[in-house]
Amino acid sequence: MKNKINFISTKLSNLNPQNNTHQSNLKRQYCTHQLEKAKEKQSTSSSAVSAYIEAVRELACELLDLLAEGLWVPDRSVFSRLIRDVDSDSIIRLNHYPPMPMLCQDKDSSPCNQNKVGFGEHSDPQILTILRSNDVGGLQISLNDGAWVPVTPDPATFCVNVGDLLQAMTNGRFVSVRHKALTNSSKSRLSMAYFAAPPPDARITVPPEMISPNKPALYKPFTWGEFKKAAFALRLGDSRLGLFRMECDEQVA
Ligand SMILES: O=C(O)CCC(=O)C(=O)O
Ligand SMILES: [Fe+2]
Repeated sequence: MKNKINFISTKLSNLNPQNNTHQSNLKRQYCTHQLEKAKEKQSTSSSAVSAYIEAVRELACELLDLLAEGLWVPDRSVFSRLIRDVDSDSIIRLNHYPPMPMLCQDKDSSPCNQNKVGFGEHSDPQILTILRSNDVGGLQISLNDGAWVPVTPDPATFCVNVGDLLQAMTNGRFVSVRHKALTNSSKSRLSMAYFAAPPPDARITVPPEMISPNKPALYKPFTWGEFKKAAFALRLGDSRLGLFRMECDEQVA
């Protein structure tokens, strides 16, 4: 969209001011009209995106407040406060998986029946992910036993992923989900993920009520900025929380 507007404005500025014929005026009016239309479209779509982001942020905050309440943490906004912060590092990602022909297991087996991986196995590093997709399947989550379970696509529902930070902030009570997305052989998959994250310098700690001699702290305190830096140095599928795990002799109640 940005390119489109740039293209039109470049054209406008390329009009020769010397050439003041009727035709050039018409062209100028047409281009101005196109530019106004494009600007209007851009502001409609950017306000739709802003409204969507605000709505999913509110949803993430409500879920986190309920979760804190369920964990008997007296300060129920202990998690959501990080997302409401003006410096929150939350982002939105749009994924497009064009149709891809299926893979064959080996060249003698037919028909080919394996969907190609569009987004490799990983857990989301942030606190919570609010994910929506079109009606094309592809998302799979990994169970404890390593089995992959497909998530039924439904454009009218949200899929909520626990991220690595929530695992750390709940001292392992909530576990970040490993997931991947496969491509479809004939249809495009579209997904939109809102990743709720704290400000880069926020310290990721566990509410004190969740630590006891029976449940010592599992992770060392760290900032989201430090965690992101560590994550970028690893591969997509690597477990990042392991880097911040307390050694047994360091665990404090
Ligand atoms: O497209 C999907 O369903 C998954 C996308 C995803 O896991 C991500 O963007 O982190
Ligand atoms: Fe993800």
